[in-house]
Amino acid sequence: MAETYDYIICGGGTCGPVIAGRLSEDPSLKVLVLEAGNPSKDMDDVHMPGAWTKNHSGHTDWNIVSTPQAGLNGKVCNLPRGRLLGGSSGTNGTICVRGVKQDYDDWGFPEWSGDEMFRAMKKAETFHPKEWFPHVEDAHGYDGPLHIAPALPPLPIAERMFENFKSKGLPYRPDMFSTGETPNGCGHAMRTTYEGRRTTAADYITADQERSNVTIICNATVDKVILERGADGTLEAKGAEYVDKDSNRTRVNTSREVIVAGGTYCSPAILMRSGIGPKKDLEAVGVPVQVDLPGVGENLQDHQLIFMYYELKEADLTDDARVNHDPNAYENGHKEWMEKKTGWLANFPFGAFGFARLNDRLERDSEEWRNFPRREGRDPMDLTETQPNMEFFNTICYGGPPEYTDFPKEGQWAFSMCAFLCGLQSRGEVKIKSLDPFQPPYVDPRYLDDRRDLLMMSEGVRFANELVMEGAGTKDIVKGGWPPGAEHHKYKTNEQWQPFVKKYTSTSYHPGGTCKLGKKDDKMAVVDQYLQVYGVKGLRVADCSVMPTLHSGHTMMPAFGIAEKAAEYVLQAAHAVDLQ
Ligand SMILES: Cc1cc2nc3c(=O)[nH]c(=O)nc-3n(C[C@H](O)[C@H](O)[C@H](O)COP(=O)(O)OP(=O)(O)OC[C@H]3O[C@@H](n4cnc5c(N)ncnc54)[C@H](O)[C@@H]3O)c2cc1C
Repeated sequence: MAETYDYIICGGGTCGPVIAGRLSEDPSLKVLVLEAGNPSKDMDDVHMPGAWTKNHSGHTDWNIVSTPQAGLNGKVCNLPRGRLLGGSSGTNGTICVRGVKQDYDDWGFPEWSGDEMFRAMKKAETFHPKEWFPHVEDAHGYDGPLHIAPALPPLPIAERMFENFKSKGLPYRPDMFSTGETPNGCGHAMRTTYEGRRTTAADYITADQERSNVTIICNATVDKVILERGADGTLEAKGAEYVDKDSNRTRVNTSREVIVAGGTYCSPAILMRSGIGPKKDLEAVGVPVQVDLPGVGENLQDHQLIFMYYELKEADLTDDARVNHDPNAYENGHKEWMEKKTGWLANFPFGAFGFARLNDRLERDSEEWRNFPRREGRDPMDLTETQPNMEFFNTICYGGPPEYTDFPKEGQWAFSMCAFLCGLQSRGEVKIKSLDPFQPPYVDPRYLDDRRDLLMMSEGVRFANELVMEGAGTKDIVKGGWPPGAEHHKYKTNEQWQPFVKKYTSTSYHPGGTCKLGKKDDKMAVVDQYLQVYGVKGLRVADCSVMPTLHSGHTMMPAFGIAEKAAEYVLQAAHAVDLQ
């Protein structure tokens, strides 16, 4: 006999545990979380923020690889996604950049306005002030399960980067990434790290937040949502079927709702295996069509990110001595973290952050740019003057994704400038390759597919290079590009940067959009403003896949906001039913 729960949450990543935690505050509700990965409680590499790349393959990851990307000269990109309780909030960079309010206003619903999303993001947060950091009191929450604090006081290379930003027209507004009001400036990105330890979404339902009305089943890969058609023809979610690691199948029933929270790549896959999606794609893999929803898996967006490296002439400005010169860096860092929760692994190694509007530069220099159509009051990326075109940040030593392996040796010091594109115009897709729930989905992000993305990315790296080579903080201490022999520090024009951009652009780990929120008359919309799947009763999607467009920032904080709001809508519906 199948167990019955009020709510079944498919995916115990970032959004899933938030929703479970909030729903279970009502002790009368019985909640089930099904997570494909393992519990994360004993994984040190999850709790040490600096160990993030250790989780980007193997059993803690979905091991998704993109299709060859035409915009990147045919390159394939690894697309890490956390597969563990806490999901990508346990494997990410801990950076909290919430975007600007206009990003959410652009979603087109009063329920999802900038003010609403910033309220919901604050609800998740307990902010821990630091004496050295002038935070904006109102911008933060103080009683949520997610512990957020500024990173460690900046290393000299981060201070130098702030000098660069300021000298190049980006004023210093220390807490700008929490207020959502500055499209052009520099400041500090808060972190989901407190006292040297990462805090994840799993904290909503584990340790001191554990509740007897939440059941968590790990190693439970959801195959599909069980749908049944009632006598009046309404299609309704009645439960879910999952497969454990020994391939046993189990059905669980719901008396109220199923909430899919598998993330941008896996939520559309769960819907498609359940018969919800574009008819032709479902038929191609032999799934009987329950709802022909053409938007499922479409509209994939991912901020395109690039790392550009530089070598310094001077010692002691970066953290290279501890991170790259020490042959036992990981062992020593781990030991210090175990004993004191300090050391290089207690911090995600990024320094100063900036937003910039660069539209004017392209308007000035590029005829192609000037010829792109635009809406009134918007640039060709469809952004207003209140939204940034690019985000910039620097690493505090040589480091980055695992493919970068030119580690400096003793006597060498390097860092990177990172640039990512806001308002991107390229759109990709996710599909399932088969009915096997363990097979990673087909993912084609179509990076740099749209010319506007290539032009703005190239302008972004051109500006980033000017920051480093001409900015007041580093112009006298940079030797040139890294690794030795690199010439990129000499490039001057947008055209010169384009081949570099095509070669080195990759994922920013921020996919969204594949089950997009939209109005009923939008045939590509998958969920309505309450995150209910069109055409099915009792089924919602709540994770980054619902974002119709990506905000300008990093996607973890909006994930928390989306989940907090999803829980509010689910509870409102529950109370309305109970009143009846
Ligand atoms: C390497 C990396 C670095 C990043 N850095 C940052 C950063 O510094 N700052 C920032 O803001 N954002 C960052 N992000 C992005 C951010 O972490 C994510 O956008 C956000 O956490 C996504 O939340 P989600 O709930 O949509 O998906 P996820 O957190 O990925 O959760 C989905 C969950 O569903 C589970 N699941 C999927 N399919 C099934 C199934 N069939 N059955 C059962 N369970 C299933 C998964 O295992 C996972 O636990 C990063 C992401 C990564 C991967």
